[in-house]
Amino acid sequence: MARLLLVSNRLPVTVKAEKDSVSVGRSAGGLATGLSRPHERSGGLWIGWPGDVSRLTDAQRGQVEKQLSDLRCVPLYLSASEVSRFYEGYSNRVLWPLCHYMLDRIPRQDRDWDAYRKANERFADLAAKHYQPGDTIWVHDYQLMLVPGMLRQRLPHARIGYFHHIPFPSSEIFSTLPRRVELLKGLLGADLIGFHAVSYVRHFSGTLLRHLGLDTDVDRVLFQGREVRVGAFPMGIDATAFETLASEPAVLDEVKTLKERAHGERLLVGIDRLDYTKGIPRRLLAVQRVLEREPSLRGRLRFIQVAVPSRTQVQAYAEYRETVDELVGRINGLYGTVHSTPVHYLYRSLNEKQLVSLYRGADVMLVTPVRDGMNLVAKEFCASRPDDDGVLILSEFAGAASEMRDALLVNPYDVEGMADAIEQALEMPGPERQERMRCLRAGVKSRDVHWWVASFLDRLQGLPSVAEKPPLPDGMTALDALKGPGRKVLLLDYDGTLVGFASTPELAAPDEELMTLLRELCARPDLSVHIVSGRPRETLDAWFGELPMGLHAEHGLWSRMRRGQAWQALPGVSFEWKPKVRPVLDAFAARVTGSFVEEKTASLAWHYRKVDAEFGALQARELRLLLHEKFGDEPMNILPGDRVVEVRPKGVNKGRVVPEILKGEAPDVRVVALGDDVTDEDLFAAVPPGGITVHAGNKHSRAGYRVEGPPEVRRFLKALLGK
Ligand SMILES: Nc1ncnc2c1ncn2[C@@H]1O[C@H](COP(=O)(O)OP(=O)(O)O[C@H]2O[C@H](CO)[C@@H](O)[C@H](O)[C@H]2O)[C@@H](O)[C@H]1O
Ligand SMILES: O=P(O)(O)OC[C@H](O)CO
Repeated sequence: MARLLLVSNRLPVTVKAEKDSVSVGRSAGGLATGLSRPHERSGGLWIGWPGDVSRLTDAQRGQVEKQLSDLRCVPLYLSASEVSRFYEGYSNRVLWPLCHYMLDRIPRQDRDWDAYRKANERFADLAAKHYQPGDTIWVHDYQLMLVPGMLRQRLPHARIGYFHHIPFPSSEIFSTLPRRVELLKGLLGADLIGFHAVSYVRHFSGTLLRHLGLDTDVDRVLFQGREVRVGAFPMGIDATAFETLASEPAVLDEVKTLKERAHGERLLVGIDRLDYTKGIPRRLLAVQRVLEREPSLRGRLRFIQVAVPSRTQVQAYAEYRETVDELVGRINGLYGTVHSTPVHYLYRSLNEKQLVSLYRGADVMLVTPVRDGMNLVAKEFCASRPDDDGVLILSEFAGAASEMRDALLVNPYDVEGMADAIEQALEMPGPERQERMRCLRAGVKSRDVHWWVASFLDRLQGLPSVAEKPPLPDGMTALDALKGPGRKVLLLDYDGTLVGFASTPELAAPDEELMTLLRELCARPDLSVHIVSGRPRETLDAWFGELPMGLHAEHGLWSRMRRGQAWQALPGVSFEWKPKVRPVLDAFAARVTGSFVEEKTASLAWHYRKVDAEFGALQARELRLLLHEKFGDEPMNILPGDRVVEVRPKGVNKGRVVPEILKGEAPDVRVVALGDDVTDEDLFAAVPPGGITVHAGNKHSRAGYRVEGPPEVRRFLKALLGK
């Protein structure tokens, strides 16, 4: 097994300081449990923050380090300022509320980005320092979103995975983040990016398209010449451990005591970190509504809410705690009697035995976050019910809801609806409870944490490594091979290669810098320059007619080899399909605002460059499908391009011009072709051996080299001129 280097903000261990001693114990969380076995087996390391050690003496710190090292944990100590700006600041005041759709909780001005970036750099540096060739690096969660990119710079060939434990919000929400591009690029340093749910994968892909123009093809996206995979890997729990513990005599005794002390009251239970995403106030209100609506249930219900203190230095958490305290007090004031208290509220952490006893003793488990990446409490509850009893009420906004369909799913914003669900749970007949719980348990057991770890790591480790599938070399490195006196033929695509995209084809006219560059290239006696474009003849004539160069319009249907020569069409091309296809494209232009149809002699194009990127890509896919369905037998090709779907006659492609161009040239002439689009792949394919082909962009390409886009293409051409 390859060595595993785990990187997470927190280490999976807790430092426990007693009066005279200090110790380090493994934390109980899902991540720690799930990854402990692969961590031990692989002989790897776990890098992270061991928590606040500022009050430890030097001797105690030494003890901690020794124990951490025995567990193969490498501590990264955060300074007080890092805790306040990186952890509490950017991670928990900006990213946490953002990913949970709570924009109004984000400070108006964020001043902690720099601290976030620097802390991420420290994690990346430490991981890079401990990396050995062959290791797999697995980075965890939103505190470290820049780390994959930083690691990729330091270790270009490493195998890097990233898992996002919280929701990835819709691109509408993510787009509000001033640093959205840096964060997305940071994640794309990984080879595999995992989320809990398919919807988060969809949101992430939409965001990539919107902000980086990267189109995800099912589960892969090309970034800087590398293939990055994305996927849904719903995290599970150590179901067997919970099941075993739930049957231990100590737990059964505790359950018995719990029930006895409840004096026949039905037990509702909530267990959470005290976090404003967990929906505790509305849950309390739902319990209150039940008591209001059903006087017969007063004195017969006991709601035990346990909230573990979390991020107490962040103001929003302190305020949330006050809200919860007040609500608990209000409900107990209203519905408590001298004999009974409806809400039992514990603001503390429980040990495993206490936790499982509550799960095992609950009649109804309330898991009602307003947003949650997954929510492991829901799964722990089910695993702790070998008696196949108890009802789970689960928020539809928890990632777990997509797997746990046999729970009573509720909208956590609908207090009345939650009150209905509580009543339904309390009245649910035994056989239905058992049937639902059996199905829930089966799911939780089969997709447990070991399954989760294995499916993520198998996928990551099964991918070809960057070293096996290296990205295309930088186009600038091809220039060395072009030095020297030999004659060269330069084949240049126009849109997306020589100029960037403009909102209409007319707006992408050549600028003065480009015209000067082209004039200089044409003036070189050792160069023969050709523009091979999808544009119509008239446009190329208007822009470049006066230059001594070859012009090839409509993907090579029309050619003008030299200045002053008449345009010649490729022979034997059929256009009969055009009048049939045009109405379909017109209908799409009418229904997709901002899109339009361009008609050329031979081809038709539906452009969607002004349409919202995500919606445009969806519509383009639909159009292609429809065209294939309706006109599959016509002598035409349907080609997806950069924000365009093009339909053109069969047998016409940019590659067809190459033999014509090379007719008068010596056999040893060097051909240099640059293009960005799928249509340029035909051009590259037609370049004879020894030629240089350069892809300008991020797509899959048969080209030998790659540059980033038009500015780099221009730099390449200037360098060719020796500038
Ligand atoms: N009072 C208490 N005493 C003791 N233990 C308590 C406790 N309250 C909660 N816990 C434990 O803490 C863990 C909480 O995990 P959750 O998945 O519910 O949420 P959390 O937001 O912390 O995790 C983040 O990571 C996980 C894992 O990816 C995602 O499921 C989730 O959506 C995301 O926010 C559970 O293992 C639970 O047993
Ligand atoms: O206590 P924190 O801030 O490290 O957060 C723990 C949560 O599980 C984060 O996903």
